[in-house]
Amino acid sequence: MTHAYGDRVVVDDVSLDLREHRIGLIGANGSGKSTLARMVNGLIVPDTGRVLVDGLDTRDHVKEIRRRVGFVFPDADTQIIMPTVAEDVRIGLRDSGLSRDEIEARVDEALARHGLLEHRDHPAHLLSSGQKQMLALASVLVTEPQILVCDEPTTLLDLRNVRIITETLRTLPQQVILLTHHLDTLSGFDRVLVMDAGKIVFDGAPEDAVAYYVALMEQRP
Ligand SMILES: Nc1ncnc2c1ncn2[C@@H]1O[C@H](COP(=O)(O)OP(=O)(O)OP(=O)(O)O)[C@@H](O)[C@H]1O
Repeated sequence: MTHAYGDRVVVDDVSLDLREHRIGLIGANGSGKSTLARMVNGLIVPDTGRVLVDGLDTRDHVKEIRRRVGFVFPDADTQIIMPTVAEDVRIGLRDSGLSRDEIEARVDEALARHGLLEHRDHPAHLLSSGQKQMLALASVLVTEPQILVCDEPTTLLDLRNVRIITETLRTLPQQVILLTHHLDTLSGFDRVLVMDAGKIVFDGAPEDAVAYYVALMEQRP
């Protein structure tokens, strides 16, 4: 598939079958990673070619695909939509069919797991940047998506929270597609793709992919 913004091609004839449990996507700024990742949940539909999730075309089945594919954005402020921390997690469960008590239990569990329980009833906009990233992840995970796409979820985090998120992503039962500039978070991943100028230029084990990417960057002026 291919995608261009105007006449600028940013995903250039990419063909991928993503079946591994934990997949990393790395590459220079502007190489097309976010554009490619947004295609997985139908936020962006390719100009040519198609994207299938569980056999469903993102062009025709956006609603079902959004339920299956959770997406964590790099900027948590755009993702947090409710006034308080608990409300932001709870909103994802509104159509879940769970009872009120079950919902509250799930909300508290998600907040506790992401170190946010003590901020339960605080205004979400008063959280620190890193806590907002944790909240964005909690709000997506509480909906139990089958696939989780995370676009740089650790950018603003301190070391402890990077470890918490990395460990969370490593141990999740669902498929994870992680875009990151924190290369060490990819250790133990099943497959890492390197993107450059809209193309997948390497596809393999994490250590090999990171070495390829580092060498690629060292060639740049
Ligand atoms: N909505 C848009 N309209 C026009 N150009 C865009 C749009 N979104 C992205 N681009 C351009 O497409 C190119 C690829 O962007 P993309 O966000 O996919 O890269 P990336 O690899 O995720 O970068 P980063 O590591 O900086 O997040 C960039 O040059 C960017 O400026």
